Amino acid sequence: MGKRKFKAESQKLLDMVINSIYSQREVFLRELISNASDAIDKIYYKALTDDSLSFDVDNYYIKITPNKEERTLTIVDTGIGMTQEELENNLGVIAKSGSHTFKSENEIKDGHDIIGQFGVGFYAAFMVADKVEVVTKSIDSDVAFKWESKGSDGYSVTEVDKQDTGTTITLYIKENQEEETYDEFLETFTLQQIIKKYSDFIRYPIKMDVTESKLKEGSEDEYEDVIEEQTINTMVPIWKKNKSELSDDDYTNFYQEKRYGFDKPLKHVHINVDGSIRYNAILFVPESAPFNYYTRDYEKGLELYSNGVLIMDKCADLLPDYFSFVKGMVDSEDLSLNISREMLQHDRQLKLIAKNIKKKVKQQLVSLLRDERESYEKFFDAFGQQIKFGVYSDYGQNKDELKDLLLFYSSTEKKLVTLEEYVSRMPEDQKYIYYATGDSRDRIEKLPQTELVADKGYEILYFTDEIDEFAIKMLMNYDEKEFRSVSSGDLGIEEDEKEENEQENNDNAELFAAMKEVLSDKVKDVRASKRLKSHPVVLTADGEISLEMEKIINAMPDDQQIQADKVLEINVNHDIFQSLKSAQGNDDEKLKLYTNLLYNQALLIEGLPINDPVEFTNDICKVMV
Ligand SMILES: Nc1ncnc2c1ncn2[C@@H]1O[C@H](COP(=O)(O)OP(=O)(O)OP(=O)(O)O)[C@@H](O)[C@H]1O
Repeated sequence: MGKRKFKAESQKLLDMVINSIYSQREVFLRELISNASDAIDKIYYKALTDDSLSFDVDNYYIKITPNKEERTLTIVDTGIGMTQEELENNLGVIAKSGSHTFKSENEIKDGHDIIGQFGVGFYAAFMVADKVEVVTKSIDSDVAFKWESKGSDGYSVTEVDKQDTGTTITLYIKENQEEETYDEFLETFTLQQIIKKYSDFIRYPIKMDVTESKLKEGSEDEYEDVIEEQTINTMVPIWKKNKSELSDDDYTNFYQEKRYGFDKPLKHVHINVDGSIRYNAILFVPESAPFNYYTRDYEKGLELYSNGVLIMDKCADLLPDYFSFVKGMVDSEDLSLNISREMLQHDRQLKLIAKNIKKKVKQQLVSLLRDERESYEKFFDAFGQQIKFGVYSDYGQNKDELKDLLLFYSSTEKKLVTLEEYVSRMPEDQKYIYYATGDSRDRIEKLPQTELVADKGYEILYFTDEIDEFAIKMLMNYDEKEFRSVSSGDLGIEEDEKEENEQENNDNAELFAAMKEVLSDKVKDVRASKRLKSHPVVLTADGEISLEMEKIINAMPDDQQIQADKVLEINVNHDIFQSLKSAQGNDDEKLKLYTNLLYNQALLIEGLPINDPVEFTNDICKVMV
């Protein structure tokens, strides 16, 4: 038969397939293997309705053989093959999918195991080959045919000899070019990796001849190279297995084989959904955060499979940011793939799956918290910050979803507690959920601000992560109880103390005004403290911006500078107060000296920088001599 031309538009289309559809050349192998698997599946389906056919699974396989000398790569399958007419129709007309037609003719419901649907995958071969030969014999024909093409110049079909039913595709791999190398597609090891990556769960064995170094028979130290035919793919995906047959170790092995992490997963969940959208998923909560987890380099996402064929390494849309630590995979028959299988056409199905996954992950974390507290604390140690970011980000949209997953260290329990636990212990007269901020538990423990609340016997939550206070401001309250910083102006503690405190402020108004003048714009106010018991001074903040927030925001690289409204609180019961009083009106210099010293001390206690350390040390010397 003479050479025939592709139709004009087909040539353009072919050019597009070769150059524009796929971002990775290696997917050509995925496409050819998927076709081979479809061809075997077709025999299986035919056998279901045709009594003269039997399907013995052991007879069906796909074999991949590279030949470096010839620069060829062959893909053999024992599938259904193609008649001359099918060859013409399927490989001569681009975007005609014989598999798609087969599915409708045989009334195989959409999304069943057969993979092909667009009728373009085959041509991906031309991304790596300058010539492709297809020798095929149909189950319905006694003669075999060879289809041959160098791509854009068309194809020819000739009759050839072939014993067995099935198809052999030979790719003549391109020569290396300056910027592109093709040699890798002749390397057994690379091919094995590509098969594992994309086609690990194809249901039929994908075989290769692999050279292994083995101990020579009868020898104890002499090795020889032995060529062995090996099956490269796993075939039955773990997610299609019955959950009751799988042990924790099976899941852990899968996690490690898939290199989801080098740690052990803390928890896994195996989901089989067979409702309006069908999908299987295995999700893992890792034990520890990857080294780049809290950096921009970390990419969230789950592996996405369509019918066991890998579509995306990291499908980000399947996970909300606050669960970005989750690892695992999703396999669905119902995805609307685009032609390259690299993206999804519309994301309705994906959105449904993502919503479902979000719910499942939350359930897992809640059960971990409830039933395996120690493991949950391990999880929270690694990923708690991410949960807190989740409460804070998107204007607090997800705060209600996440608030019960939060843990904070408690001053009274001396361990991490949930907000629910805190609130359940609150005495009746306690109005607020108290918290104190600082770099570490030790530092907070020593903060003068905590004295009054602690003296009252109230529990204080320690906020040691930078995000804590921001997250809590977004949350605003828990179980209708507002959060209050121990540094806050209004601690909501007993009215009589408040009156007493106002009295002190009135009695000492002149002294405080003089001190405020000394400090000028550094503080908004100087007041008698109601929270200090033993310490002489403390710095607190009025308004929404706390001292901790000022520190954090000012340390950010974007030059955004903010100031909290600082208030210097003086302990009127401390001896130092008498010294201040006697200096007032008698010795202005002394009052100035003491005021500056106390202010700087308060800054130090807060972990804030002193404006002029030299002046501060000179002031101390003045007191000493
Ligand atoms: N190894 C094979 N054995 C039998 N038929 C094949 C083989 N490879 C391809 N075909 C036929 O050629 C058609 C076109 O293949 P091609 O890979 O271009 O598209 P597809 O697999 O149908 O769809 P998709 O683009 O979604 O992969 C297939 O539908 C199938 O009918």
